[in-house]
This record gives sequence, structure tokens and C-alpha cells, in this order.
Amino acid sequence: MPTALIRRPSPRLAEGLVTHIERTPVDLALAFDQWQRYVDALHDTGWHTVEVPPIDECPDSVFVEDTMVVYGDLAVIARAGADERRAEAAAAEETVAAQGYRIVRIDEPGTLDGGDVLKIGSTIYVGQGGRTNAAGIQQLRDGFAPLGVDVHAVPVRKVLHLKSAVTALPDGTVVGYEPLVDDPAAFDAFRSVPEEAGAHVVLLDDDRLLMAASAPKSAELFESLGYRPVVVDISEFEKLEGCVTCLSVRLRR
Ligand SMILES: CN(C)C(=N)NCCC[C@H](N)C(=O)O
Repeated sequence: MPTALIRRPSPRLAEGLVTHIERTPVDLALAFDQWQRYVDALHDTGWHTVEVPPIDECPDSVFVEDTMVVYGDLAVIARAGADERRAEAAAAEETVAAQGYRIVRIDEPGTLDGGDVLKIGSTIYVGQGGRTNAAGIQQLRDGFAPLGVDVHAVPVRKVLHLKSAVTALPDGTVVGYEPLVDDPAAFDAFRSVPEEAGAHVVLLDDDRLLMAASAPKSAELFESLGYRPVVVDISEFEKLEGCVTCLSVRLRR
């Protein structure tokens, strides 16, 4: 059974960082409910979840994807591009180490957020932008090189993270909402989707895609391609520039 790391929202969630969108009030009770439904959707589709201990003083800690990048037996622990988020990594590291992963850490002056990292087979695209810098990308490349991984840097200027703009379907096609993708030509195969949140898919298995309720037209498009969307409402996390990928770390070994 595949495992996903998750992290319960902080009671201070509503104070989370907002960079590229206007701040709107977060309904905390609704957010907790949506988080629980997200976790339920993972369980319902055959995933086992492990909770990273919560860190109440970090409003953005629910976005656990940003704390690490996992490939093979190695977890590279991120060093958040936003100072406010640096304290999130320590407990995430302990949790993934307890799952049997080797650990390498991104060190100063490197910064890297897991949301900037898109893995497609043994190719890893890393968004260089507001949160992830060149030193962080080089350290990620050095960490994964012994595992035969190719790390490609791509620009991210229009959105928070690379995975705010693009993710990939099970066949490796990169999907993105074109107005927000800096360089669609950076990817071998690119398909545009009709909504911003349609760019965000979590691969649950070979044909099921976890998606946000805010992208119904993209869900239809994926259905027409033979995939089965599993839809969750994550409106309160979207108000903080979160998406379906951010709320878990999928351990696929
Ligand atoms: C792919 N994405 C978008 C993520 N992995 N993380 C979202 C983090 C949002 C948080 N308010 C922040 O600004 O850090």
C-alpha cells in the first residue's frame, strides 16, 4: 500500500503566506473539514497516511509537500524559501527518516520548496523563482545524481511554485494553464488545461487523479482522455495559494 505524509492544519492557518493573489478570509472550521475529506480521499483510494506531528506556530505547515523531495530511497529535506516556513522541516525529516528513507539536507545558501519540484520518471524539473534558488537546485542535483536522476531548472515567475503552474499525467504529459506557465516548451510534452486548478493533479494510481473541485472543465478533459478524476473541495487552501499536491508527500517506493 503506498504511503502519503500529511500534516494537520495549524490553528493559525488563516495567517498563511499569500504572494501572488489577494488575501481573502479563510474559514478555519471549513478548512479542517476539507483537510479531513482530502485525507479520506487518499484512504478511499488505497493510500495509507502517516501524520507529520503538527506545528501550530507555522500557519503554512499543512502544505507539507514543501518540506522535502523524495525519490528512490532518498529524501532531500528542503530549506524553505520563506523564512517563516523554515521551522517546518525538522519534524518532517524525522517522520520520513522513520519510514526508512536516507536523508540529505539543502543547506545555506540554498533554498528549495518541494512545491517547485515536479518528478516525471527519472527526470526532475525544478522551478527557479521566488522560493527556490540556483544553489538549492544544484544541491538537489548533487543529491539525486547517484540515483541516475536528471534535474532540469525551469523558470517560475508568474506563480508561487512550479507545481502551481504544472503537474504531469501518468503518461508523463505535463499539464498546465498556459497563461501561468512561463515556458511550456521546457517540457517534452505539454497539454493546456482550461482552468488554473486543472493544472494540479495528484496521481493516485495509473488512472485516478486527485483534483480540486474548482476545475470541473479540466476534470472533464481528463475524463475524455480515459482518466478518472477524484474530486475534493480545497477552497480554503486555495485562498493561501495551496493546491491538491501541497497537502501531502507521496512515498511511492
Ligand atoms: C504547489 N504548491 C502551491 C505548494 N506546494 N505549496 C503551497 C504553499 C502555500 C503557502 N501559503 C506559501 O506561500 O508557502
